[in-house]
Amino acid sequence: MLDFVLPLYGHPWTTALAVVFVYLSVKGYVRRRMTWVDVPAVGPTGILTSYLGAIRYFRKGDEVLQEGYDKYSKGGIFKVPDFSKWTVIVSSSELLEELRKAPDDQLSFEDAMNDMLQLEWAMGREIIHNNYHLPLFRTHFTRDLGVMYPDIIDEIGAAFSDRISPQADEWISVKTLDTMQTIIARCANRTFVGLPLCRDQAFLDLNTGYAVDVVAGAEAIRLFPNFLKPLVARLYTPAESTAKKVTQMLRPVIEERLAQIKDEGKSYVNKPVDFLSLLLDYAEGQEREPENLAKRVLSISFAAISSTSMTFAQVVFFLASMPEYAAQLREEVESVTAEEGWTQEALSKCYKIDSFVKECQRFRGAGLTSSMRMAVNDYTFSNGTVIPKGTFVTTLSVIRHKDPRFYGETAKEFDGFRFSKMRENGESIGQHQAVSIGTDFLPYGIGRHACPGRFFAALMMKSMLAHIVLNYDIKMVSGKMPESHYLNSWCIPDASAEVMFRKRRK
Ligand code: HEM
Repeated sequence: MLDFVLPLYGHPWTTALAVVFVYLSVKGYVRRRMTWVDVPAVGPTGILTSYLGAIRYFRKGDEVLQEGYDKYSKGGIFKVPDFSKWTVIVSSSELLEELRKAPDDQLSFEDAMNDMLQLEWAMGREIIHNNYHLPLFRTHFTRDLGVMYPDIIDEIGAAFSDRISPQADEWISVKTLDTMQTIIARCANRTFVGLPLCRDQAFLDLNTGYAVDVVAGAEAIRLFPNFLKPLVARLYTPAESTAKKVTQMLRPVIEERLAQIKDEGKSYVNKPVDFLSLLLDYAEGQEREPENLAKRVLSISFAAISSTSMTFAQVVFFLASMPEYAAQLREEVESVTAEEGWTQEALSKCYKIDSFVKECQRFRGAGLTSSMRMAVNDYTFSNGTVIPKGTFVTTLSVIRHKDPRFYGETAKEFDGFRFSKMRENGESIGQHQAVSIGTDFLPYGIGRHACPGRFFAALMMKSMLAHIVLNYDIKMVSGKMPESHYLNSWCIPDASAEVMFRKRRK
């Protein structure tokens, strides 16, 4: 052993590693001290022992958060450790209400995202300091969903036939997460940039890869002091080179559209209704350059694709492991579309489809926490708890959804028609839709930053579910619901889990 270790002593790499280790340890220690909040902690709190808690939280986030909820629900607030900081979890309705109402200059969504994803460096300063595309997305894009719906349906049909096309009576087995991600990326990009790019596999791979690039890049960038971050981002993160490749692919489309605007004005004949057209309507100055437009498209794809794919993979798992739901869902879609055809309006009458998607999210969403905020300055909750500047505060989703106080005796059971029954019983109809948000349904967050893409996400997922029940019989290869992996607060569907598809028997 000594023979191996001694030559490393004094070696430049050993010294560099030792410096990095000391730097990270001191940085981690300082941040943890600064974000120390006087509320109960899940697990040990010592300088070193709390790292054991961080390891447990990293590997078994579901257990740690459940333990905090069970033990400390009376006080309504607790904290969990990760490797670089403490995160405060508010679990009572009163404190959650305060989190919802807190203004951005006190508890900030943007600061939390920038810190978590190192956005300024991983995606670029412009995205952070001028997010003109967000209001466009919230208002115009969502309003145009009805106009885009025939395209959405067309893309879903084409994508399913390309990816899942069993012959006659044959059962084929499909890697669910990956397949649903491709279908969702196609469908989303049909509304972001249109045909033919939305079907270009290289373009889709760059799109879906971008999320991984940004998240992995953020982890690397975070390790360095601020003055080195731009350099690390340029040298290390693949996000920048992905953005360049996407720009190359988008450039001809953008140039063609710009030429048409120049010749015929903003409302040129056959102008596509999609997100890129919206950007071209409103982008000014430098923002009209293809590379900047490409980054806007990528940033919306980043928000849209992995969250919807992880959520919808679970929907498919639930359906495949509980085939008893298929017949009723099918009957509903057939009777509504027979009368009205495939329209957004018709889909809104499919209460059971809506309910099934919502129940899957209630029971097992993409994340265990929701509405992450960072204290801009010291912030004090009404119970006297002081949240120091720079501390993360969030709340629980799935664990809260399974509390009988909010969903009664059956809160811990899966009931695909829970919400359609409530709507049929006339219980405040608006509140029980898949897109409704509130303190008892938190997958899309809450307050002024609640997900603006939820109308689109729900529309895609409901249309895809309807497409599946109309066209296929499905079942789990394993016969049972796959387990998810819990990394910190993330709930990651089992990427290896396969579902069997067969052409529907009439
Ligand atoms: C099932 C799928 C989705 C889930 C579970 C989800 C969840 C969320 C959550 C939890 C937030 C933060 C809310 C908060 O902190 O209060 C958020 C924000 C956001 N989401 Fe989604 N989302 C989904 C799909 C989408 C889609 C399809 C898009 C776009 C097409 C999108 C665009 C956004 C944007 C732009 C924000 C940031 C809002 C802001 O800056 O105020 N999301 N989403």
